[in-house]
Amino acid sequence: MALRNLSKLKIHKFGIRQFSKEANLVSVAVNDKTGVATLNLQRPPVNSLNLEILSEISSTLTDLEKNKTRGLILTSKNEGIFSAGLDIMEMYKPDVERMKKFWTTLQDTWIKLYSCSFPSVALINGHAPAGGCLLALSCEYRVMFKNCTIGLNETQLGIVAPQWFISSMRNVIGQRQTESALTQGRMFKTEEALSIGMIDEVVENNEEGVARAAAFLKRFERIPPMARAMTKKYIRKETIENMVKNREEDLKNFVTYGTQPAVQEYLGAYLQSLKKKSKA
Ligand SMILES: CCCCCCCC/C=C\C=C\CC(=O)SCCNC(=O)CCNC(=O)[C@H](O)C(C)(C)COP(=O)(O)OP(=O)(O)OC[C@H]1O[C@@H](n2cnc3c(N)ncnc32)[C@H](O)[C@@H]1OP(=O)(O)O
Repeated sequence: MALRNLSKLKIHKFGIRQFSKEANLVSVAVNDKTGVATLNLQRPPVNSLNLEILSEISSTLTDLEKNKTRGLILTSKNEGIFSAGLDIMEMYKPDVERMKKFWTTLQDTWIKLYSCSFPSVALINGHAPAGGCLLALSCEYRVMFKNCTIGLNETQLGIVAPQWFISSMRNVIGQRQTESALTQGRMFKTEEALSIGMIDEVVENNEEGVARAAAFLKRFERIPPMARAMTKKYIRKETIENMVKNREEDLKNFVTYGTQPAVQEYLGAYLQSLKKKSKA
C-alpha cells in the first residue's frame, strides 16, 4: 500500500488509477493490487469534523469517484477514536457565514459518501458518536473494534438530528430501533451495536479489521461495477433525493435552530463538561 500525491495521477498496470492526497487532515492510501482506497481521518485529538476536514473528505470522495476506485475503507489514524462527530466549536458562538459553509460542506460530504458508486466500508477503530456515526452509517458495511461506542447522541446535547441523519440510521436498523435510539440519544457499545445490526462485524485489532473490510469489498470482485452501482443508486435514491430537495431548508433550520439561545446554552454546557472530563 502506498501513499501518493494526489496531483500525480497515473494508470497502474492493472488499469486502475492510483492516487492519494497529500493533505493535513485526511490521507489516502491506495492498494496497488486491488485498487481499494483507504481514507484515514487524522485530525487530532479526536477527529472532530470541522469545515476544513469536511472539505478534504468531500474533495477526496470526488477524486476517488473520478479515478474509479474499486472500493473505500474509511477509518481513523487515531486508534481509539473514529470521529467525535461534528466539531462543536463550529456550532458554539458561531460566525454565521462560516456556520453556513460548514453545514453545506457536511451536506456535500454526506451526499458524496452516501451515493458513491464504489463499495464502502467503515472500519470503526474507535468511538463514533453523532457525526462520526453518520459517516459510518453512510458506508455499506461496518466493522468495529471491541470496547467502543457508536450512536446518534444529539438529543443528549439538546439538539435535534436532522432528517437525513435519521434516515441514514433508519435505513440500517429500521424505524423502531431508530426511534428508540434517537429519542434517548443512545450510544451503543460494540456488542450492542452488533446485536441490532448497526454494525456488521466485531474485530480485535486493525489488522483483522483491514482484512474483514477487504473481504467485504472482495465480494464485489466478480459483480459488474455498473450493475452494482446502479442497484445501490436505486436503493438509496429516495433518501438522497429527499435530502437534496430539502437542503436549503435544512441549512436554514440548522442556522435558525443552532443559534437559538437555549441551544447555545446546551452546547456551551456540553463543551464545558467535555473539557472538565479531559482535565480530571
Ligand atoms: C427543527 C429541526 C432542526 C434541525 C437542526 C439541526 C441541528 C443539528 C445540529 C447538529 C448535529 C450535530 C451532530 C454532532 O456530531 S454534535 C457532536 C457530538 N459529539 C459528541 O458528543 C462527542 C463528544 N466527545 C466525546 O464523547 C469524547 O471526546 C470522545 C470522542 C469519546 C473521546 O474521548 P477522549 O479520548 O477521552 O477525549 P476527550 O473527551 O478528553 O476530548 C479531547 C478534547 O477534544 C474535545 N472534543 C471532544 N469532542 C469534541 C467535539 N465533538 N467537538 C469539539 N471538541 C471536542 C474535548 O473537549 C477535549 O478538548 P480539550 O483537550 O481542549 O479539553
